[in-house]
Amino acid sequence: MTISEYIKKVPKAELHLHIEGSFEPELMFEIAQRNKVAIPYENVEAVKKAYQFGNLQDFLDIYYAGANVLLHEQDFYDLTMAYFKHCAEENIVHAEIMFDPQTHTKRGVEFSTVINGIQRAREDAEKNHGISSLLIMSYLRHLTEEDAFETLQQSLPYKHLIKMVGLDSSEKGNPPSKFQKVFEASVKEGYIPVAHAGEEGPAEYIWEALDVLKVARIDHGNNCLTDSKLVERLVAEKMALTVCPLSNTALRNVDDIKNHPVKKMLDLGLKVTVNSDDPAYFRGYLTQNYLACIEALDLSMEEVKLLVRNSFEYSFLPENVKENWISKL
Ligand SMILES: Nc1ncnc2[nH]cnc12
Ligand SMILES: [Zn+2]
Repeated sequence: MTISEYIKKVPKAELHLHIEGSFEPELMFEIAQRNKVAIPYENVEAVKKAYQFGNLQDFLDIYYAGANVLLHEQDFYDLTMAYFKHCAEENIVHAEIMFDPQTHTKRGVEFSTVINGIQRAREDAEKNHGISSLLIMSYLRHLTEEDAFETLQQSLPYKHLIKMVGLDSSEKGNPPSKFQKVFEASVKEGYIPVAHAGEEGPAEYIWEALDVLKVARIDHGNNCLTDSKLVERLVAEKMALTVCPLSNTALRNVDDIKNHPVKKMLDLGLKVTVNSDDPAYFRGYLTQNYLACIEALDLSMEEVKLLVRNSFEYSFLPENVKENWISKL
């Protein structure tokens, strides 16, 4: 079996996926029409053309605009179910999914509307496709900590449905330390902390995510490579990084996939996983991210197997479930 055939068929987990970033233009148009919400594009082709980004903020502006059409529980169900259908096609058997409540509550959509739609899709995906999932409630870092506290409060009736809290949106100028108190409060409520760090921001933000937010996993983390002491620590602590190759090239954090550091990160002993981030915007779901790296970086079968194994090992699945999947690789 070739490496490409292997990665298409093998059971995989995805640990870094924004559900709002899986919003395909076709579904966006369908929901916009259903909800009678105007969108600034004439057709699906025009939307796809607009997906050219110079940096993270360029992308975020378009990503938040796209989410504006999501109003009802059924919209969140359809969005989430569309992602799970991709999972079923690619043999993604477990997904740890981020959602951004503030993107919706800021527009007057209730927290309950968002989570009930997502939850119903999770249940159907488990029942109909055998796909397990966990939810990461992500705070938007361009907003205030007080705002994040409000979101934490709104989440409490649904605590049993949410496993982790995360931190995303505009990184530069919004260091992890801005959210120290709300992360402490979130951990007290039983949520596991993770955070985007070192995507566009400096290595210093990764130190803060570790020392101040006490995260159990780093989302992206690429910029650790500028700081050898930090790399040493991440390796020593077996701290997983959820790396997103096609996101990095789409947002110009890496100039060419041929220069992507994922192989180097593996060589250094970092606990790397491969993920899609916002697949509808970056033109590639999980398998495509693996294939791009296999082709451009000439990854070996051993390296690819390690990446897949890491996707289960550094998930937040129960240990026995992890082991069961790993035994099948
Ligand atoms: N790649 C990314 N970085 C930060 N925030 C995000 N929200 C959705 N995708 C993101
Ligand atoms: Zn992300």
